Amino acid sequence: MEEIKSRFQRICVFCGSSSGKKASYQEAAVQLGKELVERRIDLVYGGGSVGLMGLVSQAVHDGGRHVLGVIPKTLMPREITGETVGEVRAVSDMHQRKAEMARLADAFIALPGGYGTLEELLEVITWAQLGIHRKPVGLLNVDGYYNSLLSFIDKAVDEGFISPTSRRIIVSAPTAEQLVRQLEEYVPEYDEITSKLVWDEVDRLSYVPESGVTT
Ligand SMILES: C/C(=C\CNc1ncnc2c1ncn2[C@@H]1O[C@H](COP(=O)(O)O)[C@@H](O)[C@H]1O)CO
Repeated sequence: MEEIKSRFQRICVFCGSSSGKKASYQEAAVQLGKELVERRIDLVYGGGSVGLMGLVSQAVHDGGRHVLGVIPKTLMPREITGETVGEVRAVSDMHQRKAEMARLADAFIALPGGYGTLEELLEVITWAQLGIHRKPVGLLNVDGYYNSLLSFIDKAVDEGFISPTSRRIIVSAPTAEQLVRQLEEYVPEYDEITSKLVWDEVDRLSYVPESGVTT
């Protein structure tokens, strides 16, 4: 397999804890895993082997790249998350998990998923909008799964709730290959106000570790 050099060391993938009804969703998860391997990119994700999460993590692990699953203790029992491949990092809760995944990743990609995926995706978009991070955010729009979300976001732009600059935070493509290529080329833009905000490293993507001491 040809190896392509990437600007990213590690990408965080958000995706369904279910597999979805179409084979194309499952194929896209495997394809994304292979794309990361080809580009020598490691994976950080929500841990576990259920649904699309299991497929993407297995593909990256099989390809010899590092896989880090960040998982709240409550979700750790195998009957909930299945067998996790690679390294597992236990955190106290869902907030810590998101902060830790965001801190470790150089970019984010959302595959099809449900509430959990949407919540994770919208949070990293909001953080980008506020200038908390400058990392690219990609939407893998498999078989048009996210068309209605993108239409809704365009309506929010038309209605004056999202700025055109913030709309451009979301990079979307129908295939993993196209999406990762676009993310490699992504250049962040800022609204005038956002560019003046200064987020201290302590506040930025910080979380309270096991000891209870804020980093
Ligand atoms: C309780 C359920 C499944 C438990 N399994 C999960 N294991 C690990 N992470 C999970 C699990 N369920 C949700 N997540 C997180 O949310 C995202 C996926 O949520 P979605 O609603 O399926 O889109 C995923 O990225 C994880 O971070 C029954 O759901």
